[in-house]
Amino acid sequence: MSGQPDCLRLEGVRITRGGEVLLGADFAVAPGTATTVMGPSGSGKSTLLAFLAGFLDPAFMAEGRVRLGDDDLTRLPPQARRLGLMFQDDLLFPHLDVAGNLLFALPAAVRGRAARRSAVDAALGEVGLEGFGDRDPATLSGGQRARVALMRTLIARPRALLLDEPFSRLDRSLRGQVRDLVFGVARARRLPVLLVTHDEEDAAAAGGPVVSLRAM
Ligand SMILES: Nc1ncnc2c1ncn2[C@@H]1O[C@H](COP(=O)(O)OP(=O)(O)OP(=O)(O)O)[C@@H](O)[C@H]1O
Repeated sequence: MSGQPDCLRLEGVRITRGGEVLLGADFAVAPGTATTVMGPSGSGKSTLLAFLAGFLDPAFMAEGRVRLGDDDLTRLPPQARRLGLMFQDDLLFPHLDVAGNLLFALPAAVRGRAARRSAVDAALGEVGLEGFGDRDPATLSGGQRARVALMRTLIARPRALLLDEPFSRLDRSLRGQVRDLVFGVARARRLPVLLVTHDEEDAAAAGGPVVSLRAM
């Protein structure tokens, strides 16, 4: 890794199923900016994210390249791509406390109990959840869960964020807050963000270009 912020590039991407073209995509997401992918149900938004993340279902064929900075991710396994994913469900592990959820995502390169615990405490502090490490995720509010989920994604030090409707389960007021937090952190860390949403307000808050997929 160069240490420079990375641009995420989709070059000549074409995804087909059974010989039929589902979608084509050719665009770049600059560091610290968010591009929104919109389109009707079934147009391939989640499929495009799955392709980028490296777990496209074998029912599909894909051509084209995914680049991040100077690296070609196209043939790398998902874990080697270093992409941070957030979905509609936060998928916190219910059998681990909040700290355990973050420790699980913390890179193994952070060694030693004290160093690992202090990385977790710093992450919780960054989103105003100091002292929440021992809490069972089931006892958190929706907004607190969303903040833990964000930090669990970020503590892995991703090079880009892929977001699939991550705010849609939050109520209106909370939605705005969590959204601002996610885009604010992404801007501060100079991460390129690709957001899939049906929501015009999410797209406006993302602040970047909108890529529309058509129903095929
Ligand atoms: N594993 C699969 N095998 C075959 N077809 C699939 C598979 N997964 C998705 N599809 C089909 O591929 C198309 C694109 O699906 P995808 O989930 O990417 O759409 P989407 O735009 O994310 O939709 P939504 O907005 O409803 O979430 C749909 O027609 C869907 O039925």
